[in-house]
Amino acid sequence: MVSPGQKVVLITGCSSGIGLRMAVMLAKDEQKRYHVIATMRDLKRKDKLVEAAGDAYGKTLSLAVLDVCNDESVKQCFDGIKDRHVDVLINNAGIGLVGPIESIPIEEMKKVFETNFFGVIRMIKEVMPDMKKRKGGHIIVVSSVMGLQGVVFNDVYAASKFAMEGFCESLAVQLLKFNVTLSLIEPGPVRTEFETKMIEEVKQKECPGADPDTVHYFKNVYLPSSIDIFETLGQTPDDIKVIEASRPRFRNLTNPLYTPIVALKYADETGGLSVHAFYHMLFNLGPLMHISMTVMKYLTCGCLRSRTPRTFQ
Ligand SMILES: NC(=O)C1=CN([C@@H]2O[C@H](COP(=O)(O)OP(=O)(O)OC[C@H]3O[C@@H](n4cnc5c(N)ncnc54)[C@H](OP(=O)(O)O)[C@@H]3O)[C@@H](O)[C@H]2O)C=CC1
Ligand SMILES: CC1=C(/C=C/C(C)=C/C=C/C(C)=C/C=O)C(C)(C)CCC1
Repeated sequence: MVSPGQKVVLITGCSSGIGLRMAVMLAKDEQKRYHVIATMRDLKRKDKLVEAAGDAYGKTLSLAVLDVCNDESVKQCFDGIKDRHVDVLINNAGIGLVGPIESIPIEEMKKVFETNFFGVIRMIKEVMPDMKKRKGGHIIVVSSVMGLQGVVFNDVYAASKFAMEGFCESLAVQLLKFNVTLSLIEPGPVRTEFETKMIEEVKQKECPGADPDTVHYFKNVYLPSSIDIFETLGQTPDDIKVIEASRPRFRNLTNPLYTPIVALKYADETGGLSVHAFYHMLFNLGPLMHISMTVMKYLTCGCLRSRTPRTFQ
């Protein structure tokens, strides 16, 4: 039951990771400002969320089935909501994909766009007309630093997030006219099942179709560096906070340690700086990258962390 004055918040992909923690954080709000509809495509995966929600489950948090890739599932979920009224939509559901493109079937690439791009659009199309009519609402999209800066061997995942960024930059202007806010969250690496699934997948991947050198660079150079980066720069899902603010920002980078990596792009309009810096970090620094990232972490954590807000909405 939604109490008077409470905002209805619908979140996608709440069976694990960032979606799960956001759902719990908002449902446990001390002032009980939110009623959270935590959705997932398979309710058999609800136990972790229910346990973490504790007393809030059944009070400020309810569950619903929703597969962002399925029109019927999205429609059914909204039909089950009183007056189909949602104040805040958090588009969190997403999947990763790494590896040499020679070894990835187009169908697998399409699945990434189906989830990370069309899945979000499907959700926005469902809430937007009502929000525009009511002249109010907030749509949040969990993008990524890879929506701003590509990373080697993440070509298709980064493309799906770049697509989302272009879509949101365009739509935000129209929505502002209707007093509807659109914001992007751009986390760097976050230690969730996203990482463990990636490592598991890579272990099983034979990379058919890719030449031995490429497979070597992927498995023996990129993968250890990527694991290192999760270790040194990685945040936890609890660091990705969603707090009510009167004027939500459009862009919200959550990880100040990753900001200099994204900033390289804006420091050189030719794009050469980031391409060559990443090449150097990956192929020349190798294990030294671990040391330099660790040093950067300790040098910057004090000053940068306090300057970059990580709470928003
Ligand atoms: N972890 C990271 O390093 C980063 C993650 N992100 C983004 O954050 C978001 C959440 O990822 P994170 O929590 O880390 O990863 P998780 O893998 O832990 O969570 C992803 C969630 O999305 C759900 N999901 C996948 N496909 C669908 C679908 N078709 N319909 C509904 N739900 C679906 C998964 O459900 P199921 O259990 O059914 O698979 C799961 O609940 C993603 O958009 C990701 O791109 C951004 C930057 C960094
Ligand atoms: C290997 C490598 C890098 C890897 C970055 C990674 C692995 C980022 C992961 C981001 C995630 C997981 C975002 C999710 O949406 C850098 C730092 C660019 C430097 C060059 C070498």
